[in-house]
Amino acid sequence: MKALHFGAGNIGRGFIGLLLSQSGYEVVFSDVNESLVQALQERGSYEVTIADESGESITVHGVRAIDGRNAATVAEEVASADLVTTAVGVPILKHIAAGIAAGIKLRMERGGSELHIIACENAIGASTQLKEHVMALLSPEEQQKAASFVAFPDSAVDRIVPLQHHEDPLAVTVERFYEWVINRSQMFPGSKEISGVHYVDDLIPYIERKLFTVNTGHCSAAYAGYHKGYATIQDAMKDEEVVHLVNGALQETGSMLVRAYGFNASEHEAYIHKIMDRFRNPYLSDEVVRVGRSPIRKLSPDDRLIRPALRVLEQGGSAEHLTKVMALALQFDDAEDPEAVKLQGMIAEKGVRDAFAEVSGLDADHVLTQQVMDAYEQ
Ligand SMILES: NC(=O)c1ccc[n+]([C@@H]2O[C@H](COP(=O)([O-])OP(=O)(O)OC[C@H]3O[C@@H](n4cnc5c(N)ncnc54)[C@H](O)[C@@H]3O)[C@@H](O)[C@H]2O)c1
Ligand SMILES: O=P(O)(O)OC[C@@H](O)[C@@H](O)[C@H](O)[C@H](O)CO
Repeated sequence: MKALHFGAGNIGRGFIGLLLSQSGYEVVFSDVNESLVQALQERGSYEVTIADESGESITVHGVRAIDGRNAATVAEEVASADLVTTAVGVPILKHIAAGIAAGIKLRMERGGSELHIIACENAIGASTQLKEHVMALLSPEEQQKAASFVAFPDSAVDRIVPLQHHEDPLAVTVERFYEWVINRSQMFPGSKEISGVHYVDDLIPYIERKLFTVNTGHCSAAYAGYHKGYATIQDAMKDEEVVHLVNGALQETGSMLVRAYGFNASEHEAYIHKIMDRFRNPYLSDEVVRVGRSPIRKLSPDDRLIRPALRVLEQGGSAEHLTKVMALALQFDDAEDPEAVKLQGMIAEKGVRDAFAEVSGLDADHVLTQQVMDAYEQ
C-alpha cells in the first residue's frame, strides 16, 4: 500500500507521515523544498521525538520523496497511489491541483481504481476545496468518470508541531496528543481504514470544535502574546492577562458550540482546559509568529475568529473577547509574514475599518465590525 503525501513539513512528517507509516503504508512525500526532498531521498527515514518527559523517539522508515515541481512524476505517483493526503496549507491547495488532476487522468486510462484524497489542513471542508480545484481542471466527461472512483473526504487534524530548529533537517518534535477525524460518509464503502484515525458520519461538529477551540485559543494566545512582546506561546501563557483573554474567547466559542451541537458542557470545559495545558507544554517551544501566521486567512469569513463570533452574536451572546483578539490580529505586524505585511499595507492605505471589512467579508457598519473597531481603539 502506497500513500502519496503532499507537504513534507511539520505536520507532514510529524503527524500524517508517521501515522500512515505505522498503519502499514509506504509513504512518498511530494514537496517543493529541494533540500528536504533530497534529504528524504538520501536517507529514506527520519526521527520523530515526542515532547514530554519520556523524550521517546520514533524512526519512520521506508519513506521516499519526489520533487513536487516535476508534474510528470507527481502525476505518476498519484496514478499509482492507494491514498493521497496533503498538509501544505490551504492557499497552496490550488497549486497542487494540476498534478492531482493529471494523475487522475492517468488512473482513468488504467481502469480507474478507487482513491481517497484527504486534505489535512486547518479549514472547514479543505478536501472539498481541493476537489473543486481539481475538478475545474477536468472536462465534464472526465469529471463524471472521476467521481466514480475518486473521493475527497473532509477531515480534521490536531497535533501541535512547532517550527523545528534541529541540526538534522528531517528531525521533528511533536506533542504526544493527536486527533485525526475523517468523514466516512464521503468515502467509498469498505475501504481500508487508517489506524489511529477516528471515522465519523458528520464531521462538522468535530472540525468546528477543533478549529473554534484549539485554533481560536491558539491565535488568541499568539496575538495577545505578540502584542505583549513574548516570543513563544509557552511564555505568553505564563501571563495572566493572556490566559484571561484565551479563556474568555474559548468560553464564548464553547457556549456557542455546546448550544449548537449539544456537547456536554462540563466535558467541553474539560476539553478547553486540556487544550490550554497543551499550549503550556514546557517540552515545546512554539513561536507566536508561527501560531499567528497569515492573519488575513485567520480573519477570513469561515476561519477561527469571524465565523464563531457571528454565531455567538446570532445566539444572542457576547463576543467581547473574540473581538479583542480580532483587534489584536489587526496589529500583528510581523515583517517576515507576507499576509501581516499586506494587512498593515491595507490598513495604512484605506484605514483599519475598511481593511477589516475587506478581509472579514463583513460590512463596514456591521455590529461586529463596530465592536472590533472599539476594541482596536482601546
Ligand atoms: N503545525 C501544526 O501544529 C499544524 C497542526 C494541524 C494542522 N496544521 C496544518 O497543516 C498544514 C501544514 O502546516 P505545517 O505546520 O506542517 O506547515 P509547514 O510549512 O511545516 O509544511 C508545509 C510544507 O508544504 C510544502 N509545500 C509548499 N508548496 C508545496 C507544493 N506546491 N507541493 C508540495 N509541497 C509544498 C512546503 O515546502 C512545506 O514543507 C497547514 O494547513 C496547517 O494549518 C498544522
Ligand atoms: O496552522 P495555522 O496557521 O492554521 O494555525 C496555527 C496553529 O494554531 C496550528 O498549526 C496548531 O498548532 C494546530 O492546528 C494544532 O492542531
